[in-house]
Amino acid sequence: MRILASDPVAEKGLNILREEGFIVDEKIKLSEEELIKIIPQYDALIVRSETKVTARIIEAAENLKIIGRAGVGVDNIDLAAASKKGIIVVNSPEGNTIAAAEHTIALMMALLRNIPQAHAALKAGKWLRKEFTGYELRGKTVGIIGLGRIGTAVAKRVKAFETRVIGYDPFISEERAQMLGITLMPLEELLQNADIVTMHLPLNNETRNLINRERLKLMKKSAFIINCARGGIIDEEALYEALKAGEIAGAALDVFAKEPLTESPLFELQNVIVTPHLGASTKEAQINVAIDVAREIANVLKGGLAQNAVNFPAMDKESYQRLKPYINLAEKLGNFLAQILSGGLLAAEIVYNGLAFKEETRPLTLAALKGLLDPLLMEKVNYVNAPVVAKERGIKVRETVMENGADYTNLITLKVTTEKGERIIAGTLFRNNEPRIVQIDQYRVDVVPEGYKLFVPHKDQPLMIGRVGLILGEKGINIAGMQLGRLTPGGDAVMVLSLDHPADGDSIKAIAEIPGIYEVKAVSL
Ligand SMILES: NC(=O)c1ccc[n+]([C@@H]2O[C@H](COP(=O)([O-])OP(=O)(O)OC[C@H]3O[C@@H](n4cnc5c(N)ncnc54)[C@H](O)[C@@H]3O)[C@@H](O)[C@H]2O)c1
Ligand SMILES: O=C(O)CC[C@@H](O)C(=O)O
Repeated sequence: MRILASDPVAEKGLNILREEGFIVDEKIKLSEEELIKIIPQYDALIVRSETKVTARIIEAAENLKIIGRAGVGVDNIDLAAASKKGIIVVNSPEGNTIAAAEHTIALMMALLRNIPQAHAALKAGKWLRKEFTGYELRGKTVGIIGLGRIGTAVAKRVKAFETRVIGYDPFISEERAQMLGITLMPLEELLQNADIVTMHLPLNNETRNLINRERLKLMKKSAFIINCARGGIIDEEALYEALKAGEIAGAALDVFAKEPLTESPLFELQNVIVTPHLGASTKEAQINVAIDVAREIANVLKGGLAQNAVNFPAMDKESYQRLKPYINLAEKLGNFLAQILSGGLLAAEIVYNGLAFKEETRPLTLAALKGLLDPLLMEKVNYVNAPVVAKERGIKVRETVMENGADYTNLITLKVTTEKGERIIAGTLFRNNEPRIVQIDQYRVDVVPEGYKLFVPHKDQPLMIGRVGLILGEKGINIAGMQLGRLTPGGDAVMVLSLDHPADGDSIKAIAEIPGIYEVKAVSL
């Protein structure tokens, strides 16, 4: 099998692959067109941050089984396209943590003490001392945005400088922050209070331009900002304006919205110091990430499971084919439940009944969690980060596997506890590949988990269906199907309507006002 390294990757890593019998080609600085031409020959691709693995490249990658990112950020890889094509994407999340944290500290000190500017002046023959009077780090408040691996490593290090550390990360718990000695606060409050703000979060649709014009205005005039995470998290134009207008004191940037970048208005400002994406560029980190990613690739190409897949639970092809319909079902169950929940999520239990789940349930649990958490959170939740996100939010996840014990041959039941109570959903496959929701709360139903639904618990009494139908009908919303479930005649009941179009807010409100309707939830699957 052939492996292509399209960015410079440490030989120690590539040699692991050669020793395993793989053919490894190193071809760097290829254009998209060049990559498209050669990619069909390869079973694996190794990249750092320079190669942009676009949908077009992935589309052409007929034999590609795995993309290995020698580093953390996978924003240079089109994950959706890779997932769609069944290509596993792995990264090496730990190998460069210290390198990036130390680079952040180096930038922080250089920024506070004007080291690059003083260095350049002296080499140009100017002995300037007064002009380069700096600031001490001791006693300052450091605001860390993103408290993952690098953010917490930075926190530990700046604490040694006798600083106060404040942090913003919507996905870590108060307890964890307390353990790290970091005071958590909302983003706006952090920006108002920090003397130095440093970014350590991924770039995604939610974090693009997170630090925009308005947020820069919240910072102290004396404050410094550092970005050693990803370009695009700080709006570069707004940053330029803020620095030029003296709204903040200075910036240190290792990463840029467009890379490589050799010209920028920011480079002309005296109070900006820059490095060309060097955060991970230490000998140690490059060896670490190359070894980690090489081991992953060798393992996956030999049919093993990936440890750091970012886009899919890793499984051999056979198990994947067998479990795929259950993976989809589990995700839909989670997704449905997420859309009818209220109150903060405390716990999720997934119960598997039946022989289909004897060997492997992990991918199903990840799928159920992804389905459950993704609609509830800002961040994109995937199969890999779902358990981490759940853990960080203090959501207890339990998995129970039973060979039998239910009314169906194979049944997945998801029970969720929120601050407001418990909700249950269960599903199965009819004829082995037709997914059905067969239980919601205490009601037995038979619902195809697809399309637009209205979930309407109500009192079992005449006219309920008619009045709901009338409201939707008057709005031109066609009811494609309806399922009813009830406990006892005249007691509690539920209707699950399948709609051709999503119900609008006014119709939902009108239905909720019908006497005897307990709640109305719109669900889109
Ligand atoms: N400059 C470099 O060469 C270099 C080197 C390594 C990593 N990085 C980048 O550093 C970043 C952090 O890496 P890491 O290993 O610490 O990742 P990580 O996944 O361990 O941590 C990221 C943290 O960001 C938090 N987060 C996500 N969305 C957020 C939001 N909207 N607001 C606040 N916090 C949010 C997550 O909860 C998580 O705790 C990544 O973007 C990575 O690509 C850059
Ligand atoms: O490959 C590099 O040098 C950069 C890596 C870094 O940005 C990362 O996200 O791990």
